[in-house]
Amino acid sequence: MTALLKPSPLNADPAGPTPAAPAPAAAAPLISAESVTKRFADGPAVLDGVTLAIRRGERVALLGANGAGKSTLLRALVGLIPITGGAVEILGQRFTRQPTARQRATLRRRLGFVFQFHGLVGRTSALSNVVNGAMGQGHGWRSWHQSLAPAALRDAALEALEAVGLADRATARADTLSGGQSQRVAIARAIVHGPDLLFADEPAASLDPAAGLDIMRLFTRLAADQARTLVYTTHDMRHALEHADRIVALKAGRVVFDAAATDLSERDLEPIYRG
Ligand SMILES: Nc1ncnc2c1ncn2[C@@H]1O[C@H](COP(=O)(O)OP(=O)(O)OP(=O)(O)O)[C@@H](O)[C@H]1O
Repeated sequence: MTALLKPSPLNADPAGPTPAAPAPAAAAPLISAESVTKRFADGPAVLDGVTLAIRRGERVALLGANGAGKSTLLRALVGLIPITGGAVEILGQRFTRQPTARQRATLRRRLGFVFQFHGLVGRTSALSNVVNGAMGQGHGWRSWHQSLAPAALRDAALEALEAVGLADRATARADTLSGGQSQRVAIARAIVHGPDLLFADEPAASLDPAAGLDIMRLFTRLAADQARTLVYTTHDMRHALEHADRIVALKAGRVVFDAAATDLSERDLEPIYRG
């Protein structure tokens, strides 16, 4: 590995990389994409024959230049957008164009998704935002106030806030939280129902370097604690190298690199990002 990719003493993570949860050797993949293509309307293929298998407990960073198709792939894998060709199997649910309503409900129960912008409801408490996640029904009127939520849901939401280190801010209005704290609430919202699988689309991109690193450490810990599978996109090489055990790189909608994080060299990176 080259100097560029080695963490310098200035940016080295003192906690060191967290070992990935071991994946059973013969286990079927938790996620598989078979020749997945995606076009928006009559546009060019944004995903162009993506084939990929991710096993339980793996932590996978998706890399690639702007527009390479990373977010589109994340959304396609979880059925948030319909695919144009190929097939996806995720958490035992196989679909071609898009998941059925029943499959969608199963996926919602078993996976958590964190976006770059946390999307919290600012004028309600951190706790209410997490409770809304647990109810899986958006921001319906019943869940606008935490006192209306069933006790079990509030307990689960508090536990999730505890897991992200924010139990003491549970009653704070979301719009009074810092960017890093807001992202923690978004993560609590994504894990409150105990998902097997966590997806995150540039979860640290809008945060300062310290807050971003905290968020990545949190993801790593949450994944390791429960042997959860973690798939995230990032433009930060350090976040990829230190918090994933596998790197998948896309270029113009195709997989151009797929190997252990320790195998990524500067020579691999150059063509990934070259125009
Ligand atoms: N809803 C949409 N309608 C039309 N084109 C879209 C849509 N969403 C994404 N695209 C196009 O798909 C391509 C891939 O976008 P995508 O967001 O997946 O890339 P990315 O690798 O995540 O990029 P970035 O790192 O900038 O977030 C881009 O050309 C983008 O303009």
